Amino acid sequence: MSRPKVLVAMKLVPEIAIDLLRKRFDVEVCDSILVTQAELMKKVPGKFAIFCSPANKIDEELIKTAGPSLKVVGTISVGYDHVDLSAMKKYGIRLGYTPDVLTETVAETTVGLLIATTRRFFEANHAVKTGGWKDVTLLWMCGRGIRNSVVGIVGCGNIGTSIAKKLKAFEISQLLYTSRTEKPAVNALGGKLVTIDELVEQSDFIILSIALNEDTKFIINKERIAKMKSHAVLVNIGRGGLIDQDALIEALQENRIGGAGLDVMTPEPLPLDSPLMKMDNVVLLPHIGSASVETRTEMAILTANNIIAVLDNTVMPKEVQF
Ligand SMILES: O=C(O)[C@H](O)CO
Repeated sequence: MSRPKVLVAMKLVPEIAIDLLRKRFDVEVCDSILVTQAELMKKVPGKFAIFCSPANKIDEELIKTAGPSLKVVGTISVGYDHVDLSAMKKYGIRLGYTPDVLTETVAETTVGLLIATTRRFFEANHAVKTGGWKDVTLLWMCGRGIRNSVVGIVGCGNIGTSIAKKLKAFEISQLLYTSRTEKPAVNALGGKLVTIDELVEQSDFIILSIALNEDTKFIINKERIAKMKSHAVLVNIGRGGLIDQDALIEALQENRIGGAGLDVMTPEPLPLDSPLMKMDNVVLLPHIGSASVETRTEMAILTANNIIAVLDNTVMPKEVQF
């Protein structure tokens, strides 16, 4: 009897997760990292499950192409803005994701990106490697410190709360946050719930750690960028779509804000001719928020177990309810 089929929409997934799947499924692993939508469309028919990432678009057309065998999508991410939930619901497909296991790693990346941006690490590193380290003045390569600053965290879920805890150790002067509800854990750190407009106006460092959806698309728009302090540094570890990127580029080009540290952008990968590529006050990372070996391995195992749970008709370890 033939076994149900899983499509793994990327290559080089940790073998431990592939082995888990192989015990129960026929597993087809794609042989590129950035699988095109056309390739995905070709491979999904007859599959029971798709193991995917935010680089893949799970829309109605893909779901229809997969056909009635498709029962579960397991995304190796906490974000699921790349999945059309109404189409999933319409065709009765369940969605697994990977919250919690990546919280600390993403928060670590955020703190690193914030420091690298405000203290100009990459600019300084480039100067050292290209002979720019000569005749330096006292204020050469100086940035702004985090101590005594106002930090604003947009979206205080698990990741935002962990970032707040870590930054507290830097002796910041004030912690602002936005959230649908008060967060006692963040309040206990001295955090203050404010509106997004208050946050962008008052913060020296603005950190986006919020999910992308209809309500949060372009939450950082031209008007809000105009309200930021002239030295404000914007850090985004959520999704590129949270920011009106053209407005950000304009503000950076005109030095209306201090800088930006972006782990996510639009599109991904960012084309080499993007103006962001040429800016000294911008640090760009290739969406590596959760990229520690331990965390990515845990995420892969969790994604496999989410998929297996559907085959077993048991509770999924981490299921998106919609
Ligand atoms: O959604 C996620 O999991 C983050 O973007 C990290 O990849």
